[in-house]
Amino acid sequence: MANLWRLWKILFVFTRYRLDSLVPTEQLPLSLRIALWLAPWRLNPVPSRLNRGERLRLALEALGPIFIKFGQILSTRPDLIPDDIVKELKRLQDDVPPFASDKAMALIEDQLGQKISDLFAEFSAEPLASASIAQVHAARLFASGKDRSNDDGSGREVVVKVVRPGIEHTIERDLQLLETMARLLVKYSEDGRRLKPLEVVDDYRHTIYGELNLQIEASNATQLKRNFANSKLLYMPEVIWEYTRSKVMVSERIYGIPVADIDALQAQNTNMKLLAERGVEIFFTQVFRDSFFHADMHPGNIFVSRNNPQAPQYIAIDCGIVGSLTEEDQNYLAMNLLAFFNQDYHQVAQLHIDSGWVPATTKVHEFSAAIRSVCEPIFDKPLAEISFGQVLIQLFSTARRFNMEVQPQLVLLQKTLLNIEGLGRQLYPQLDLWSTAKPYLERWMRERFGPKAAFKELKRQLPGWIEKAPQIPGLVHGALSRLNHMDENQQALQKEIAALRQELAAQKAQKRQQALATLAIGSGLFTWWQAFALGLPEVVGLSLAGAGMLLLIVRA
Ligand SMILES: Nc1ncnc2c1ncn2[C@@H]1O[C@H](COP(=O)(O)OP(=O)(O)OP(=O)(O)O)[C@@H](O)[C@H]1O
Repeated sequence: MANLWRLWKILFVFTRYRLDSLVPTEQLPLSLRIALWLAPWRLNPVPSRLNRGERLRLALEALGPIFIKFGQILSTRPDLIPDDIVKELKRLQDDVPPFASDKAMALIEDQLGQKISDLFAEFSAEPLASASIAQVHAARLFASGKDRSNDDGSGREVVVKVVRPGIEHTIERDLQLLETMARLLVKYSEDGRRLKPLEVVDDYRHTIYGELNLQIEASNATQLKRNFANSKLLYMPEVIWEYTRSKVMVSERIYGIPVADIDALQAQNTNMKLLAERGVEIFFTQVFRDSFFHADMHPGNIFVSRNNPQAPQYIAIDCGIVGSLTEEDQNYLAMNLLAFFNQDYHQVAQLHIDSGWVPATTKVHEFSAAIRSVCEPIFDKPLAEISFGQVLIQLFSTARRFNMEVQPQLVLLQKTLLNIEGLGRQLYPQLDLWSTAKPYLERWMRERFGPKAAFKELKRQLPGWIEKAPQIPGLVHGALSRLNHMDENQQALQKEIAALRQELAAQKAQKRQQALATLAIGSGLFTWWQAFALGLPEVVGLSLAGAGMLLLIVRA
C-alpha cells in the first residue's frame, strides 16, 4: 500500500514537471511511443518558464531526501550527464528539518543501553546539524575516573551522530523504485543503456547503506587517522569506540575553520598557497601511498585547524564514503597521468588496453588518435589552468566510446579529484596542480618499481613459493603422464601449442632472467636465514634442495 502511494506521488511529480519530455522517445519501440503519447500527463503543458535541468531538480526536491541525494551524486558525473543538467543538479540542497531530539535521545539510549544522563555530562538537545540520513548533537563526556555526581566540567567535548529513525525503510522503498526506473531505461533506450543506470543505482545503494551504518564510517575514520598519525597535513578527530554503535557514533569535537570560509582563513593570515598544495598532497598520498581515500570531500566536510596558519593543517570529518584502488589500477593511473602530461597519447591508449579498461581488441592507433583530438585542446592553455578532473573526464568519456566499462573505483576517484581541484583553486586560484603532483607521482613510481620495492616484493612472495615448491614435481609428473596418454591428434595440437609457447617464451626471456636472479638471491637468503635461525643441518639441506628445484623449474 505504502509503495502504491509512493508510486502515485512519483507519477504526480513526473506529470507536474513533465519529465517525460526528458525521455529520448525516438529510440523507444512504437508501442511505447504511442503509450507515452497518449499518457494523461500530456494534458499538463510542459512548464515553459523552466528548462529541463530545473524541472529535474525541482522534481527530485519534491520526491525527498533519497532522491535529492541521488541527484547530488548524479551531479558529480559530468561524464554521463549533459552540462546544463549537471549545473542544475549541483544546486540541490537537502534542507531537511531535524527530527525531534527526544527521538534522538531514545535511540542513543537504546543503542548504548544507558540513560543519556549516565552517558554524558552534558548533552545539547538542539542539533548542531541535520541532514537526510543523520543528525549531529554536541555533548561532553564525564571526566574519566572522576565522581560522576560531582562533575567539574573537564570532560572531553564530543559530537554524537545519530541515524534518522526509520530511514532504512524509506531508503529501501525508494531504491526499489529507482531500480525499476533504471531497468526500464536499460530495456528501452540505447542511450539509456550507455549511462549504465543499473550500475549507477547499485553504486548509490552501496554508498547510502555505507552511510547508514555508522560503525563503517567510524572504522573508515579510524583507518584514516592511523594512516595520517602525526601528520602535519591532516588531522582526523578520534572516534570514541566505547560509545559507537551502528546507529550512533561519538567522536571528538573539532573547532576548525570551515574550508569554504575564505574570509576567516585570510583573517588569520593562512598560507593559502601551502593550504591548496597540501590538499593536493593529501589526495595523492591517500590514493597512491595508502590506496584508501576519503571520497566525500565536499567543502562541508573539510575544516582547517586554527593552529599554525603558516603551516596549515586540514581536519576531515564524515568518512561514510571511501574509495580504494587495486595495485594495478594505481600503477596504470599513475602511468596514465604521467604519459598524458608528457602528451604521449599512444602510451595513454596502450595503458588503457593493457589495464583491461578497454577491450584487448581495441586498435591502439585509432584510440590514441581519438584521445589526441579531445586532449590536445586542453594543452592549449597554460599548465596551471589545466583541470586534472576534466582531463580524466575527457579521457574516460573517449574511452567509453571504445567500450570502456564504467569502473566504479575510478568514478569515485574522478569525483574526488574534481572536488579537491575545485577546492584548491578556490583557496589559491594560481594553484598549479601538475607541478604539485608531478614530483609526488615520479617519486612514487621510483619507489614502487625501484630495487627496494623489488626486494620487498620478493620477501613477500618467497614463503608462498617455497610452500608450493614440494607440490611442483608431482604436478609436473602428472602433466607429463597425461601428455603420454594423448592420442596422435592431440599430440599434433600439442606441437602447435609448443610452437606458440616457444614464441611466448622468447618474449618473456628477459623477465625470466630477472625472476631467476631474484629467486636465486631469495632462496639463498632464505637458506641462510633458516640455517642461522634454526641451526638444523636438515633444514639447510632441504632448503638448498628446494632452492635448486625452484631454479630448475624457472629454467625449464
Ligand atoms: N567532529 C566534529 N566536530 C565538530 N562538528 C562536527 C563534527 N562532526 C560533524 N560536525 C558538524 O555536523 C555537521 C554534519 O556532520 P556530518 O557531515 O558528519 O553529517 P552528515 O549527516 O553525513 O552530513 P552530510 O551528509 O550533509 O555531509 C558538520 O557539517 C559539522 O558542522
